[in-house]
Amino acid sequence: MTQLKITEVALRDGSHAMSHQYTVEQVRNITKGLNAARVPYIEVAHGDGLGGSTIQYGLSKTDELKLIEAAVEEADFSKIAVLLLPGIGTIQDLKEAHRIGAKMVRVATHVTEADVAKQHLETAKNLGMETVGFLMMSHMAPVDKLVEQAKLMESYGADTVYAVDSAGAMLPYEVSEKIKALRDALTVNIGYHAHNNLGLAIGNTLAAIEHGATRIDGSVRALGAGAGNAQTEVLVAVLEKMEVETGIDLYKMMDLAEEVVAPIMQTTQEITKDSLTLGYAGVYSSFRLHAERAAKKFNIDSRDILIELGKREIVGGQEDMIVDVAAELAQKNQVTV
Ligand SMILES: C[C@H](O)CC(=O)C(=O)O
Ligand SMILES: [Mn+2]
Repeated sequence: MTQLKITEVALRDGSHAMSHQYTVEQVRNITKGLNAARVPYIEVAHGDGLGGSTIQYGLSKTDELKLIEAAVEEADFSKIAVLLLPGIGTIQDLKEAHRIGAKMVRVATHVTEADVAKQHLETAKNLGMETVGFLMMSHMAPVDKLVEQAKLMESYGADTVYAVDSAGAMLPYEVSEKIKALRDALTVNIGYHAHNNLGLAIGNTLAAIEHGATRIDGSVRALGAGAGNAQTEVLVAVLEKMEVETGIDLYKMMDLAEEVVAPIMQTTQEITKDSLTLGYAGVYSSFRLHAERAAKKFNIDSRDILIELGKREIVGGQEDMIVDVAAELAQKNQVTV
């Protein structure tokens, strides 16, 4: 069996949960711990990838290139990865990240829009980087559509194609079906990225592994958007019990989670009513904090905003719609009072 490789995403997906306020010192400390635990890949960037620091997505406290540089300096075993969403990050951003030491890029698109990744994947390949096609909101596409889009990613040079459960909305049978179809149709590695909004991140990840995924994402202490991702140290422990080799030192991961990551988290990671609603309604996990802020501003229930966003099938890149929907709901409430 191909060795399972875990990518740690707390320094990128966790950026959403940290309101993009990571400091160089925090990134250094977390990278040091992950590197010591021998995590193969560590993703570092703004939550919405390279170039994500904007009013629309949330301004970063620290220039992400400084964070990536710091991670590269601390990691002599782990490879540093970056995320790039075409339209947010540019080819120039990709070249800069490569220049300062990023070894892998994950080019992320909505699950039906793989074609926009072509140029970025080809450029990364020419730079000698490892490449991943990252199909977000995979719960929204039927199996045949997902396979079609994954094949496009493969044809552009992706070494791995991920089914990304951005909303934490997928059920185990759905993960099994989709990963199996991808495994049957593609020759490259298959990956899976979970969010724990329905409490299924570890279970779904195990289903993905059972059906052929060999690249898996986790976030230490579940520091990711919404209710977080598959919690890395938990996943490592479960896989050890199943005698699946990850190469990661369990005690070092546990210590890192407890001593370094937990103390800097803005809130304890748990499945709150809003993160549960994300999974229930099929909404992008990074919308949670945006919806909570809009709910406060318009004095409405954040769950109503999230349910409406789900109904309208609003996807990443349409963050401006969150405030629009909140304003509409507030106006409707006033009319009916
Ligand atoms: C830009 C998103 O946060 C990428 C991701 O982690 C997901 O879709 O999930
Ligand atoms: Mn995510």
